[in-house]
This record gives sequence, C-alpha cells and structure tokens, in this order.
Amino acid sequence: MSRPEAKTVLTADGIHKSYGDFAVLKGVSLAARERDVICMIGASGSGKSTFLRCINLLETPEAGSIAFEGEQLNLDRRGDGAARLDARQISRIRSRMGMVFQSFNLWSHLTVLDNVTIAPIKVLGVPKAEAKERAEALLAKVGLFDKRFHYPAHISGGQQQRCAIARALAMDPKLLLFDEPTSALDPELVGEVLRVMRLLAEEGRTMIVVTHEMAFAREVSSEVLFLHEGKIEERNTPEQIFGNPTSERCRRFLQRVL
Ligand SMILES: Nc1ncnc2c1ncn2[C@@H]1O[C@H](COP(=O)(O)OP(=O)(O)OP(=O)(O)O)[C@@H](O)[C@H]1O
Repeated sequence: MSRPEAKTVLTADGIHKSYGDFAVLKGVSLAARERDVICMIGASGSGKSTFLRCINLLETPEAGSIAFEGEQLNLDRRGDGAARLDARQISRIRSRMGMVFQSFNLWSHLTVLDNVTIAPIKVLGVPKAEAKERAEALLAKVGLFDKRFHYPAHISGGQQQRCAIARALAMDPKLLLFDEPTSALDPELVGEVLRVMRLLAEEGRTMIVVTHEMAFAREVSSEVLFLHEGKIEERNTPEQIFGNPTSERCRRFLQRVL
C-alpha cells in the first residue's frame, strides 16, 4: 500500500470517458505516490488502457481532474463540454511521464541507440554526446548494449520492448506508464521484459502498469486495482486481492485467469 509520508506524484480524480454513447470510464480515481507500483487488472474492455491514455492525455477525459507533480492539468470545459488542453502543458507533462505501449512504437528508421537518444536531444536539448552516453548506459541496463546499432526490424519483440523501456527512461520520467507491455510478445519473450520491469520496481520507480501478468502484479505491486466495466471494483494490497479478494467479481475474474 502507499506510504502516507511519500510525496504524491499523480492524482486522477473521478475520470469519465465515453466513445459516442458508450461510457468506458465512469469515475475512476487513483493516487500514486513516489515508489508506488500500481497494477491495474480486469477483463478485456473494462477500460484499463483508456484510463492510462487519459492520464497521459492521449485521450481527453470528459469529466474529472488530474494533477501531476503538484501541477493541475487544465481540463477546462467550455460550452460544448470539450476540454481545451494547453499544448505546451501537454508536452511538458508528457516529457516527464514515460509511456510504454503494447506495440513498442519504436521509430523503424532509427537504430536502437537513436531511438533512445532522439527525445532527450530534440525535446530536452541534451547535448548529443551526453545523450549517447546516457543511452548506452540505459541499453546496458536493459541488456541491449550489443544491439545498439541494429534497427527495430532486426531485433526480437522482447528486445524492441526493452528498447522502448530504455527510451522512456532516457527522459528521466517521474512516472512510468505501461500499457500491457508484454501482450504482443511470444510467450518465451515475456520473461525478459518482466525482468527489466521488476528491476525498475526494485529501484523505486513510480509505475502504473496495466497488465494481464498476474504473477508479476502479485509480486511487484504496492497496490492492485481491479477494474470492472469502467469502475474500480476493488483496490487492495496484492496479498489481499490475490489471496482473499473482497469483490465476488474480482474473485471470479481471478479464478478464470489464474
Ligand atoms: N478509440 C476508441 N473508440 C471507440 N471505442 C473505443 C476506443 N478505444 C477503446 N474503445 C472501447 O472502450 C472499451 C475499453 O477499452 P480499453 O482498451 O480501455 O479496455 P482494456 O480494459 O484495456 O481492455 P484490454 O485488456 O482488452 O486491452 C472497449 O470496449 C473498447 O472497444
């Protein structure tokens, strides 16, 4: 569970999001403190990825509020109810929030090394030599130093995802968001990505992870959220959720997937 003395990194309060008439999120709230690892679990379609995308402002919530590192995100709604987001605020927030996607989303025309250096150089203005040195250290950390001159098409899915993690780390993010980072991988490649994520959790990185990897969630989470049809049905310690969930729906979900 969160340590009350730790600084709050992110607060999302009462997030609502619909696609047309379909309400995907119906008032989802979450608070992440420094060093928290919050895993979000739930059936397919329960809204986990949409929630993560709202946090990162890839989607605009229709209602609710988000504060990141003490900065309130401007989700003002005027007239038609649509939020007007400030582009500079979005880019500032995104540069401090690393996101790792299911489908890696690497730049295919750049080498592994260039994928990791490009944002620090272009967005943060880090000198090239410094960005390269830091990228090489990060690639060594995720076990990809030897592949630094390869292009994404010439490395495995697990290696691409580890590169995507190094790319996110290169921005020195205050919060890491993982959207089902192992779902697109062949089973034999899942372990190498989870190992890197475990390492980051042990280092005390603040992470919110949408995952179907229950053993991972049980092992590394400080808190587990179970989403059902756009609402948090249960939030609890991993011991409690996986040992003796309060919600009957959560119990049935875990029986199906474990
Ligand atoms: N851009 C979109 N337009 C319309 N509907 C969408 C869009 N994105 C998501 N949805 C719908 O919203 C619902 C929630 O999707 P979401 O991807 O957030 O669920 P999830 O819990 O992450 O599921 P999964 O575990 O399968 O990824 C689904 O029914 C999905 O089809």
